[in-house]
Amino acid sequence: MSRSGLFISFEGIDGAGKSSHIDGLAQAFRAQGRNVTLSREPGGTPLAEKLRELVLNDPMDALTEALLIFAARRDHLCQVIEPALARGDVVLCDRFTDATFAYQGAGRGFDTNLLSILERMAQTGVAPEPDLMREPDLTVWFDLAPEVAAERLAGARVPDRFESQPVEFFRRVAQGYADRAAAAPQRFARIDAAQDRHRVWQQLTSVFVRKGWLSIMVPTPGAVA
Ligand SMILES: Nc1ncnc2c1ncn2[C@@H]1O[C@H](COP(=O)(O)OP(=O)(O)O)[C@@H](O)[C@H]1O
Ligand SMILES: Cc1cn([C@H]2C[C@H](O)[C@@H](COP(=O)(O)OP(=O)(O)O)O2)c(=O)[nH]c1=O
Repeated sequence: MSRSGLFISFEGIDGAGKSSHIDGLAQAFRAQGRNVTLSREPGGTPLAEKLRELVLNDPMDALTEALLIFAARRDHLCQVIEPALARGDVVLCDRFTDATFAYQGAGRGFDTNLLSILERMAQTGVAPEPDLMREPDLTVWFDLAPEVAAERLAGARVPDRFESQPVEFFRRVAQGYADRAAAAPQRFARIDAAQDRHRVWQQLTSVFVRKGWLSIMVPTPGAVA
């Protein structure tokens, strides 16, 4: 029997701990016989990765930034996400459109009505159902205070254009995520990302077990038996 694809996005401010857990989740799904497509935004295709480099490094006005992000997203949907869902894969995507509402909308103050229009244009007409606006089936939101995220990131890596923003910027971004989660509570699962890695992993996997997408609790990656 063919299985339906699952589209799962991971969100949160920089340093919230998303990337630390996505590979482990991919392993858990693979161990249970699922094909997994791992991807990220901005990026995920050769064209979208070129756009990512521009967006993360080159100064530009807010509309240009939003248009490039949605152009990258449409290419990613057409080339990678939709074909993977059609094959029945689990698509694990490090960030998607909620990041645009949080960073460009709440963080940079870009008009969210315009973002909604771009969202509809970029994400419709790619799924088999012509009127469907493709969205994640589940969005895992790593919720962490900006001050804690900043401490975790200090010295961890060279900051990009967004990571070098002051803590007030990340307060707005965090509020942007909270607003998106409140507007679509059935799609969002909030993870308390202030916990230690083991507890974050337990909370994360329990979300998937409750949904029936993973059948057993999976051990923390790297844990000694
Ligand atoms: N639960 C945690 N507790 C403490 N530090 C963490 C935790 N999760 C991740 N980190 C560390 O915080 C930093 C940011 O984590 P990362 O997974 O890269 O975040 P993101 O992908 O959300 O930006 C890394 O140095 C990582 O090792
Ligand atoms: C997807 C997306 C990301 N971003 C930003 C958030 C991050 O600062 C940056 C790249 O995200 P990310 O891949 O999470 O960076 P890293 O792996 O270095 O943590 O792009 C936006 O501003 N808008 C968007 O729509």
